[in-house]
Amino acid sequence: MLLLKRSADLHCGDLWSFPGGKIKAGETPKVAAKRELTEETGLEGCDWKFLGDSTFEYPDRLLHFLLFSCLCDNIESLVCESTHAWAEFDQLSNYPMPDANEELINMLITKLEDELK
Ligand SMILES: Nc1nc2c([nH]c(=O)n2[C@H]2C[C@H](O)[C@@H](COP(=O)(O)OP(=O)(O)OP(=O)(O)O)O2)c(=O)[nH]1
Repeated sequence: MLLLKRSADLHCGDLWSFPGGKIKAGETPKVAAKRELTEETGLEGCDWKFLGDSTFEYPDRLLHFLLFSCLCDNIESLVCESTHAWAEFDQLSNYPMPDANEELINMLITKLEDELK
């Protein structure tokens, strides 16, 4: 799984997160997910799957997440401004993440269980 370290000056700064960002007006969630992946990593994913949604309330904002998975087979073309890491599922606890990610990771594990076997 690809993780990106958020800059210190951002919300959830200095924490590890999944590639992603806010949906722009007029975009479908999937188009936004693809755009964010490419903007942040230069990668084009394939085999996109919608895994589910989740809402999390931080003290200063309420966020609604739409979680997608994809496969990347061209990882040598990764170009990333942020520090990045490829992590196995059982290594995720080594990467401090935003509070909202606990539910996102549970969703990932549940939805991708068969593929992880
Ligand atoms: N990308 C990403 N954001 C996460 C994760 N977990 C989590 O709580 N967040 C929060 C942090 C931010 O408040 C929000 C994502 O917004 P963002 O700042 O990355 O969005 P963006 O790239 O569109 O940034 P901007 O244009 O608004 O600067 O979701 C995660 O795993 N990945």
